[in-house]
Amino acid sequence: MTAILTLNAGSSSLKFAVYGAAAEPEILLAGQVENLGPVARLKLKGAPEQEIGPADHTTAVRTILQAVEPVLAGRRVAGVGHRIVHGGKAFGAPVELTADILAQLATLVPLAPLHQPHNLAAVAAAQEAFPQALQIGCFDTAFHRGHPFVNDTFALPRHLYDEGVRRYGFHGLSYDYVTGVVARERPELARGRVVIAHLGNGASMCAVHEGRSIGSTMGFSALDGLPMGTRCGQLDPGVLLYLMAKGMSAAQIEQMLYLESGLKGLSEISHDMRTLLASDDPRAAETIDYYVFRIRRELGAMAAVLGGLDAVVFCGGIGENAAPIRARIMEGMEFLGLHLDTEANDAGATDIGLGPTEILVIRTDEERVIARAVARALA
Ligand SMILES: Nc1ncnc2c1ncn2[C@@H]1O[C@H](COP(=O)(O)OP(=O)(O)O)[C@@H](O)[C@H]1O
Ligand SMILES: CC(=O)OP(=O)(O)O
Ligand SMILES: [Mg+2]
Repeated sequence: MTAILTLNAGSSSLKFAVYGAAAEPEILLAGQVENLGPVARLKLKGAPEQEIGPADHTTAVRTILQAVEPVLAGRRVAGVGHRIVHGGKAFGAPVELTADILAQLATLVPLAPLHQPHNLAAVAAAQEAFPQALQIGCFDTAFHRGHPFVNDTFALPRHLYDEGVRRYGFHGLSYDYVTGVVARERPELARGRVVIAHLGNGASMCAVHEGRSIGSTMGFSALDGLPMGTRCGQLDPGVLLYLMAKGMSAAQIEQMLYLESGLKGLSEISHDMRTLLASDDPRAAETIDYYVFRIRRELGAMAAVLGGLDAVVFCGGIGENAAPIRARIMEGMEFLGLHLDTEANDAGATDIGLGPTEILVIRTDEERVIARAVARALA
């Protein structure tokens, strides 16, 4: 018997899953090490969460390899699938992670410093633990590779575009999964105009037409677009010039934009939406106002790009769980055909719209998209 392991290193968590190898892989165990930092937690599906003390991505991989051992008993890990956040210009589909390809992917580290190094470290750890297994990389950027030039470029000197200074878009594994669920469960929407809001610790929105990305809020790096847990989202580049003129180094600016901004930076309270929603501090309320404002603005922009709207889908930790945020986003959106069913929204239902435009909540599953790619590679 063989198994597939998936590793998904996000900015604040390391998610994993073990599957029995089959064309539609059968889940055996899933979980994550979350809240990476001084007090990380290990969560295994169906078990109480455990505090595991300080953990970075490397410790988290070790914890996960221990946690999956009992489930693997008697099974050989035939393939390990990795979420690789950045595939650059070159990678539009899953690939086997050979030494040559890993070297190419390492050159993209500066474009996704919060993710790419951890993704590649997870590959090294998995190669060591399962030297016989096929290692497959699945890219967050791949879903957007066919998007139109106008969403791919900036209005900068053209040689920079040729060099790869482009809008890549991310969260593609999540969009791939959600688009698949929509096509299967709502075939009438499969050819429609859908906006997917992936609202997790990282966040982006994607305009999907006939199942393909035609616009995304994330750009060259995972900083652009919506404000996130600790990332700033869209920013006037003049601010960067101002910070540089003040004497901040590139490394200091990177630290600020990736780790000290977003919900955390603006509220000065927390990066976690749960904490902000529970707080009566006016800074928490202002931060939520800004978060909601930015999402509403992008929703309008995407509806315009799509030439109308057939559905909005929420996913990611906040999109799936925070009913009050979904309600705030939908306030006054009737001009787009969006009428929230408040009861269904509060009850955590999948279908939370009263029509004519659908409003759906779909629990995303990046791991399954990765596992399917590994299964295809093994076949
Ligand atoms: N019930 C909830 N209410 C509000 N926010 C929530 C809730 N549950 C989770 N979240 C938010 O979801 C975020 C994690 O989202 P997730 O998609 O798992 O993150 P990652 O980007 O690390 O994959 C947390 O930081 C938290 O803010
Ligand atoms: C690309 C990105 O922002 O990923 P995550 O949401 O996992 O941090
Ligand atoms: Mg995520």
